[in-house]
Amino acid sequence: MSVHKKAIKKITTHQLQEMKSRKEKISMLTAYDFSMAKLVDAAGVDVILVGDSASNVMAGHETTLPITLDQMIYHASSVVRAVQRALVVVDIPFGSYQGNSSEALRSSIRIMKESGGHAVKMEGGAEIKESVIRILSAGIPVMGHLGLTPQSIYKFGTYTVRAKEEEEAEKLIEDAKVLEECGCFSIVLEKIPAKLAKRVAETVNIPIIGIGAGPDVDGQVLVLHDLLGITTEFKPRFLRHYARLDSVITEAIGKYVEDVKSVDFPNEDEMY
Ligand SMILES: Nc1nc(=O)c2c([nH]1)NC[C@@H]1CN(c3ccc(C(=O)N[C@@H](CCC(=O)O)C(=O)O)cc3)CN21
Ligand SMILES: CC(C)C(=O)C(=O)O
Ligand SMILES: [Mg+2]
Repeated sequence: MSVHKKAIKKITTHQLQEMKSRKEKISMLTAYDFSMAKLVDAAGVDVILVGDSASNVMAGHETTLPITLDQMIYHASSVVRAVQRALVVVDIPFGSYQGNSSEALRSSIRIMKESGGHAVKMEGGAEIKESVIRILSAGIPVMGHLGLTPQSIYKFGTYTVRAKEEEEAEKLIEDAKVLEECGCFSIVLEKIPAKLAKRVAETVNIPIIGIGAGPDVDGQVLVLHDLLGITTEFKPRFLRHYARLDSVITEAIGKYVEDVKSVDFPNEDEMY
């Protein structure tokens, strides 16, 4: 390593496993661009997810389905350039892995090669088993995602809490076991009963990261813009606003507009 750069210990999938073993909770947050990723990394977040929620948050789409593999790679490469410490996980977008395991492997290799991300994430359980094994055999770490899986929204029709019925809960536990057996390093559980999430975290040995899954899991994930209070129209009960940046931003910009109109800006110090 260069003598000019201070060495920062990078987070690895193995460290996340150790964090579960010593019961240290894992913090995970999304980022989609260089400037925000720099702040998220500096704040000490362990895992940065380049989520396909970029489709909603960055592009303004209704669902995560429209975002493309090229667009995910663009977001991920921007994030990777900013990050010194966090593990960068990249969502494989809808339509670039469900076809077959070759398609899943090809998409994963493109993500790793073109963005420099450290791992990929896929939605689904037993049905993605072959793909997970294939991607892992190429040396690419895979994170799973069960419960509310937004890429399947049209199959379910609503964003209501998942696996409330015993049958669906048993299926989810089985899916988590399958993902662990085929080698996933971690699993995201989205919007399921806290009791069920606790059972999953106790059943499998890999770290379970929750969003709307209660406190008895190995870590938490949120969408950055939700936590910061930028996407204020989105307010599911699992979300906590740690800031209200929407008003901070519009008030700052409003002041700028005012100052331009009144020629208060620029002043003598702000010109040549
Ligand atoms: N801004 C943002 N934050 C997210 O957490 C997020 C996205 N976008 N896009 C992709 C998925 C979709 N996610 C979602 C979407 C909706 C709810 C939800 O609870 N919606 C309603 C309730 C709907 C219902 O009960 O039928 C709500 O209360 O806001 C939760 C997670 C999580 N992801
Ligand atoms: C909400 C998280 C888990 C996600 O998949 C995303 O941001 O796309
Ligand atoms: Mg996602």
